[in-house]
Amino acid sequence: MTDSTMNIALLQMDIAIGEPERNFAKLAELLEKAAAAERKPDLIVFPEMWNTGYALDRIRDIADRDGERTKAFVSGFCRKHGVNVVAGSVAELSGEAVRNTIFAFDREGNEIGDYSKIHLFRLMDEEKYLTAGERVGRLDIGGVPAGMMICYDIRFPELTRRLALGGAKLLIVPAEWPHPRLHHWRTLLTARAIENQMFVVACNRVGTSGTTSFFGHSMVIDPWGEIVAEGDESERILTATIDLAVVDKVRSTIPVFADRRPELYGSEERPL
Ligand SMILES: O=C(O)CCC(=O)C(=O)O
Repeated sequence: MTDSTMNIALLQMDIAIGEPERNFAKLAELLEKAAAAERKPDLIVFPEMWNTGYALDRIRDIADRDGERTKAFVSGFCRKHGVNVVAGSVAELSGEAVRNTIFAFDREGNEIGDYSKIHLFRLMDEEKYLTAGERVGRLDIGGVPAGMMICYDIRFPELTRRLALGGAKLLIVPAEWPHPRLHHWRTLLTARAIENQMFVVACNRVGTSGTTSFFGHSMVIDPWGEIVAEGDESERILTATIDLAVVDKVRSTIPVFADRRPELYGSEERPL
């Protein structure tokens, strides 16, 4: 990270359903590749539920107990390569509950935040197997205030607005978003960026699980709604460099936050 710029790498990977061993091995390979890039990443982001995929009928048996394996693995990588990581999300077993949880780490390998998906996606039966999180996902990445959300969460504009009002300049979104809703994915992510005048960094998986196929199209979108980078449908590492100073420029050009009328429709500004 130099001045206000940040190099980002998104691991747009395929996920072997119900096979954590294969997924950890795949991730290790992609991470080493991402770290070896000429333009060294400041931040790496993984997709949603990358350890297990949606093997929900046996999720309790294969979920990562308290995220211990994920934490040890990712934190060691961060320390070795001096990079921040938002470790997608994993199926996490915590007591009796299984949550869809993001763990985030700084360049020294310290855990700097976590977030469990608060809106469970009924179309994929998440609510039958998973327990929803109970708080919003706030993060500080080397001094940059950021928010974390997972997949379906982007359909709830109030959540992004809450994070933006709490100071977030960057929104990070791991996902497993399938066909045929590419139009929704691109439109919702772009809208979240434009209406909140923030960067959106979204990492989606590719590949097929049963009859569901995932289209990738991971995206980095700037606060003006311009697409800085977008993946295709193949497994790849998508990279982008963003300049966070653009957030303040856009916010002062069209002062949406100053022009709000929360007394008429709620969404008060308050610390997270
Ligand atoms: O909202 C959608 O269309 C997709 C959401 C989803 O697949 C998820 O949250 O896992």
